[in-house]
Amino acid sequence: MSSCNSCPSKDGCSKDNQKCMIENNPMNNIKNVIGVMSGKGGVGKSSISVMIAKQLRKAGYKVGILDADITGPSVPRLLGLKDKKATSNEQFLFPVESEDNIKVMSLNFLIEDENEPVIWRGAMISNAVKQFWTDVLWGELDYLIIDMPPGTGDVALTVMQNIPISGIIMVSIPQDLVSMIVSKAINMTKKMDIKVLGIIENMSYILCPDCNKKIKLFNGENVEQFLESSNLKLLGELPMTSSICNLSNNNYENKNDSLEELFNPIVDNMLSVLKEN
Ligand SMILES: Nc1ncnc2c1ncn2[C@@H]1O[C@H](COP(=O)(O)OP(=O)(O)OP(=O)(O)O)[C@@H](O)[C@H]1O
Repeated sequence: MSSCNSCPSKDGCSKDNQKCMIENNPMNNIKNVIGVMSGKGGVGKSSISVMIAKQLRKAGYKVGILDADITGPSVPRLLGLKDKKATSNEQFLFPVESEDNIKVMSLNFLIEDENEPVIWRGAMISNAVKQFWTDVLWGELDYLIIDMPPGTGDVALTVMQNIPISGIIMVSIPQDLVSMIVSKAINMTKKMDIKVLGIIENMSYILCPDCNKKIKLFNGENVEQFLESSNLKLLGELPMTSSICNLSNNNYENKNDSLEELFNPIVDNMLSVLKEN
């Protein structure tokens, strides 16, 4: 199964082949793997993963989403795929495809009832994530977006050790950005030698519906200083808005314009940082 040839990191890899823990599926050819991470839960990681995938797809790239948030998978619902099931043969698991041809694998596609909790020990969860990398027939992808579990625990570590991540996008809300919550996550990526492409500050402001003025709810003054001292780029700020909140209602196409306006610059920034690598 292990094959450097099918590894997205093969061109810039400095790993000792004997010590590398990453197994690659030779049937897959995935050019870039982007992890979307947050210091804690509920800050918009899944919504942002889905929107980045959609924008990349719109730009013509072949895109997949690996939902590594095993105990709280929300990607299927956000893409209108919550009633779908994945199929398999003796060798592979086949991803489910969204209407706009994004390939998705999530634990929700493998369990009977999405309302049942996944009561698994850490090792089982980690194994599921590893299998989503090794056993899923992703085929050829330009970008695989990984919706990481929140925080810096066991599964985040499994993802970083077992999947050749090209870069991480850190999602934060304003109050957390200059706190130890984000610093911990950033320090984890440093220890694992994985590049942070930048930070997305979600729920950063609201837009006045009458005058379109940006209203910042949190008066943090240290953000720029924090970014500079951590040598991190702000990929973008997102408002608290109903168009993001209602993503799971799947009338994405109707409010396409505002979402596209919000996410296009973020994706452009992400791609230019990736190119610099
Ligand atoms: N910018 C935003 N404006 C309004 N609502 C938002 C915004 N971003 C996220 N939300 C809402 O916040 C909730 C949490 O979002 P989401 O599930 O994307 O976060 P998460 O970090 O992936 O959560 P978890 O850690 O549980 O996986 C959802 O109800 C989502 O609709």
